[in-house]
Amino acid sequence: MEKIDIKTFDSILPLKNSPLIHCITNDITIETVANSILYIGGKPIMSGDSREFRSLFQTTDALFLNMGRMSETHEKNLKLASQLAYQTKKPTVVDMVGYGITQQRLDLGNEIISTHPAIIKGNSSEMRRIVGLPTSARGIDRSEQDNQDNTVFELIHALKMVAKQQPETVFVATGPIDIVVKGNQCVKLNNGVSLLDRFVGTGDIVGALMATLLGAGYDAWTSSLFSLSYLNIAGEQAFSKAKGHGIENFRQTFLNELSVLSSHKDWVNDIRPVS
Ligand SMILES: Nc1ncnc2c1ncn2[C@@H]1O[C@H](COP(=O)(O)OP(=O)(O)OP(=O)(O)O)[C@@H](O)[C@H]1O
Ligand SMILES: Cc1ncsc1CCO
Ligand SMILES: [Mg+2]
Repeated sequence: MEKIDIKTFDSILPLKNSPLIHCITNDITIETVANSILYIGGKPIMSGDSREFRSLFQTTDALFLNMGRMSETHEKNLKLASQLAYQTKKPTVVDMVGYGITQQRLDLGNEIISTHPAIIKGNSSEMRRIVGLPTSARGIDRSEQDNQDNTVFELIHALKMVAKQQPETVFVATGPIDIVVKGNQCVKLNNGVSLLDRFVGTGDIVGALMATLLGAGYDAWTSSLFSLSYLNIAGEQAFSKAKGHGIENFRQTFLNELSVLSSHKDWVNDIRPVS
């Protein structure tokens, strides 16, 4: 397992340059995703109108693509934007929501992967499908069986094989343990609380945070590790403040924590990599 240089993480926020992040995402969590980008100092622009993509690409710093809620238009938009990103070298995160649960999501996901985004992320079930491992997941959520010790080990091994073919891409598989792989490097992170999985959008938010860090000029490896750690420790803080007050209360406290956690520089001491 690789060491992570967490010493540098406490100086990343607030971001100095307000990166502009173009998000083509789902309309279930779109507002939360936009606000999360703002909370860490980025500027979101949500656009699903392909007529303006070319001119938006002139001014944006990074792109966030989320397969989320499928439609013919969304599929066309994601294909066009990923092609444009490839041509213009726009730093891109793709969230493979529901990859492989239908033929449409499988084909779309594969087409986006072929444009070599900087970060390909999904929950452990989605990432198992990407690397050709079996999973019983049916919808957009992880299957519980995909988070056992032996399945984590199996997924890391398979991700490294795929990452060898695409060495410039960072692959992220989320769950109780988050896995980050680039080439032969791998880090496992063990922060977070199970309440983060009791409402929709945590996966979408962490992808948007990654895109914001990419837009601010950080590399894909740092952007991934930072975003996972920051989101999960915000979740831990929220848990200690709002547990037992209902899931919606927890969700709001968690979003608040996203906006304030960075002012407590010692939050980085809570990062828990596992070997
Ligand atoms: N049981 C858990 N324990 C610790 N952390 C968790 C847990 N569940 C989710 N998380 C954290 O929440 C974030 C999102 O992970 P998850 O695998 O739930 O994504 P997702 O399925 O794409 O989410 P969503 O579909 O709700 O947007 C990750 O950073 C992960 O570490
Ligand atoms: C519930 C749901 N369905 C498609 S996307 C989404 C939100 C989480 O990504
Ligand atoms: Mg989830």
